[in-house]
Amino acid sequence: MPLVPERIRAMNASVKLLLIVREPVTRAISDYTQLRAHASTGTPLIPMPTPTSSSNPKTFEQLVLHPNGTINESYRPLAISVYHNYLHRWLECFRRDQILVVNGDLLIEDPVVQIQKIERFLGLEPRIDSNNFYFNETKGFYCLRNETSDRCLRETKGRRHPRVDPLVVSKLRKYFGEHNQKFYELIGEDLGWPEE
Ligand SMILES: Nc1ncnc2c1ncn2[C@@H]1O[C@H](COP(=O)(O)OS(=O)(=O)O)[C@@H](OP(=O)(O)O)[C@H]1O
Repeated sequence: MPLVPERIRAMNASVKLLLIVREPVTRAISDYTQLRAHASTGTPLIPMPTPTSSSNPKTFEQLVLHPNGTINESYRPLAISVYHNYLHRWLECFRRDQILVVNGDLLIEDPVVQIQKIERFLGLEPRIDSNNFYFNETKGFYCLRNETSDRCLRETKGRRHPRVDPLVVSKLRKYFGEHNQKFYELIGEDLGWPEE
């Protein structure tokens, strides 16, 4: 949405923003998994760009590559992973120090550290520590815990991803290499995402 940064600045020019990003190929697979789950229940999140049938959905590989093997850059889950295309518009409206880039992969691995960074960024009194989380073996993710209850994110968060052909993953990582460098330049930080 091109006008969103301007509209948010008009609402509050000193707002603090959180940008949660994940390694782009994993994010695209996650997005595909989510779209496929919604298609199979008949509740698409957005109109599906290609005809799909829940009994015979296209594979990730079929959607990200053209039949001649080139990358289908207009496939939305890939296009959304080209983060610099979106971030530059936000940086035209907000100072860099108004945006905290949160590494979504580290948020999964060790939520406490990332949430403590967010607390500091927002200037909040530190409240979160390792007592607020436990690793749920069944879910395969950290879940919240307080004195009275435990709470995991819904089953729609943390779905099992399909196996993707490693050659396709490698091709996509090479494709994203240049885009990731542009993103690192914008944020002034190298997130170390693999280029193979
Ligand atoms: N603690 C915990 N439990 C479950 N899931 C977790 C957790 N922390 C991060 N994640 C990751 O959040 C991913 C879904 O978030 P999204 O931003 O894609 O959600 S949204 O649908 O856009 O609202 C989701 O992506 P998928 O794994 O692809 O389902 C998770 O990996």
